[in-house]
Amino acid sequence: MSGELSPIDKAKFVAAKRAADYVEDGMRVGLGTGSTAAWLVRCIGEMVRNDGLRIKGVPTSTRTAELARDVGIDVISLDEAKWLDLTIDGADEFDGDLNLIKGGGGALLQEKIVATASDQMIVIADVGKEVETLGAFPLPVEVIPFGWQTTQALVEETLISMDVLGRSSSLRMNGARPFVTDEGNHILDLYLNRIGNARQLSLVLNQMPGVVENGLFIDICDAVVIGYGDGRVEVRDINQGTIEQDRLDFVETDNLFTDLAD
Ligand SMILES: O=C(CO)[C@H](O)[C@H](O)COP(=O)(O)O
Repeated sequence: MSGELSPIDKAKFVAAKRAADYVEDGMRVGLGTGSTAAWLVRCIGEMVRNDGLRIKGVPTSTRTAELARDVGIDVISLDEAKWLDLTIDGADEFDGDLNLIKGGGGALLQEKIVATASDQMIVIADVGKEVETLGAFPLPVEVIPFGWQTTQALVEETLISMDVLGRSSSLRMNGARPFVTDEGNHILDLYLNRIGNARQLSLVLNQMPGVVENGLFIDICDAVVIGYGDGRVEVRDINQGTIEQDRLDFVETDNLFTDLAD
């Protein structure tokens, strides 16, 4: 990759680069999915190749598994790992309590299973992902293909009765066909605008027949590493609030970014 990096790419990169410092030798690490998580995987790959870091990586999607292997990370399944020291993943939104919306990349099911099976979950995100109240980003809900339209009708009806449905919901598409997750399911995107009680909504959605999982991550994230377009990073911890504000050396990181992206 050459030429000018967009501020958002720089923000994602510095968040990923800082979060890679949390990865220690011997750890079993959950590897997230998405463009920010892809930077993390590349940064960890660099540490494996250049510094001799030895970790086992548990990817949250086939895309991440492929990238992790490409950059030299030893990939194992969650069942082989059983429990993880740390998971680092991106998010579509995070709020002040570090609750999240995830699933923009369609990997929410594996992401939630992996994050929940970890001692610690760290989110990496550009500052644009921070919101006061979750819900502006359409909430992804993974549903089984059988009877998906009936499930959608049930979901919409329930949301209307709870007074949370904004516009409607739509089946996520991949060109002319429904998007299919790694687990062979479909995704409904719910347009809610503002989720008053995310915990309650998550529980209600997961009780519906046909719903496999939803993209609300409640009480799962321990810390967020927030990246800014000018190279600043902020680490916000669930218990202690902001614990670090720093600026990554952009001369160094710019080179690394360019090297990694090539
Ligand atoms: O939940 C996800 C994938 O299912 C991603 O973490 C989320 O969509 C953020 O992606 P990006 O880092 O590309 O903005």
